[in-house]
Amino acid sequence: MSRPTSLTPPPEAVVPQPHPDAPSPGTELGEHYSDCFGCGEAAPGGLRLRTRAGEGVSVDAEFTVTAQHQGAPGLAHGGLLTCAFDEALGAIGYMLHTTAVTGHLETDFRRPVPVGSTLYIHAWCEAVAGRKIYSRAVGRLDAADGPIAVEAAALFVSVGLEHFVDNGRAEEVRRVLDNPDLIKSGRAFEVNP
Ligand SMILES: CCCCCCCC/C=C\CCCCCCCC(=O)SCCNC(=O)CCNC(=O)[C@H](O)C(C)(C)COP(=O)(O)OP(=O)(O)OC[C@H]1O[C@@H](n2cnc3c(N)ncnc32)[C@H](O)[C@@H]1OP(=O)(O)O
Repeated sequence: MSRPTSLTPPPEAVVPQPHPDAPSPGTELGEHYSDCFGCGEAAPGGLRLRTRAGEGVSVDAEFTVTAQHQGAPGLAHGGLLTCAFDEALGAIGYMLHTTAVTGHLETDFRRPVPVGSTLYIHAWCEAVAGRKIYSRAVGRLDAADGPIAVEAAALFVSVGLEHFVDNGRAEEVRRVLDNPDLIKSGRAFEVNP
C-alpha cells in the first residue's frame, strides 16, 4: 500500500452529499470575483474558466487556451493549467455551500496542451473531514470524452469570510465590500451569512 500523503483522507472522512441548496446539474456558476485570474471577466489575460454544477458534489469547467497562456511556443504553460484546476476544484465549495481555499494541490501533466485547444475539466469531491475537502479532477482535450491531458488532486480547507477580509489588501477588500456585485454570483455572501 502506498504511503499516506496530505491528500489521503483520514479514517473519519465521509463521502459528502451536495448541500440541499446546491445548484442543480448544468447550472452555470458564474465568476466568483470579477478580477479573479481563473474565472473573472475583468482579469487581463485571465483564463476565463466557465464552470457548471455537475452531478453529486462535482463541477464541469471549460477553458480555452489563448496565446496569452503560452509556456513554450504554441503550448500552454503548466502553471496556468494548474491554475485552471485550482479554479475548478475551488468551485466544488459551491456544491457544499462553503468557501474553501487551496491547502495542497498536485498536478499530473499527461499530454501537451496546444494554444487554441479547449480543456474540459471534471472535478469532484471524494471526501470531507471537518474543514478539509479532498477532491480530484481530470482535464480532457477538446471534448468531454477527449484524451486525458491533465489530472489533479487537492486538499481545500473551508474558511469564513474573515479569511478574505483579514488577509486581502485593504484597497481591494474595501472595493468589494462597497460593491458586492464584484462578487458576481454572490457565492461567498450566500454561503457565509
Ligand atoms: C472582501 C470580502 C469578500 C470576499 C469574498 C471572497 C469571495 C471568494 C469566493 C470564493 C473563494 C474561492 C477562491 C478560489 C480560488 C482558487 C483557490 C485558491 O487559489 S485559494 C488561494 C491559495 N490558497 C491560500 O492562499 C491558502 C493559504 N493558506 C491558509 O490560509 C491556511 O494555511 C489555511 C486556511 C489553508 C489553513 O489554516 P487554518 O489556520 O485555517 O487551519 P489549520 O488548522 O492550519 O488547517 C486546517 C486543517 O487542514 C490541514 N491542512 C492545512 N493546510 C494543509 C496542507 N497544505 N497540507 C495538508 N494539510 C493541510 C491542517 O493540518 C488541519 O488539519 P487537522 O484539522 O489538524 O486535521
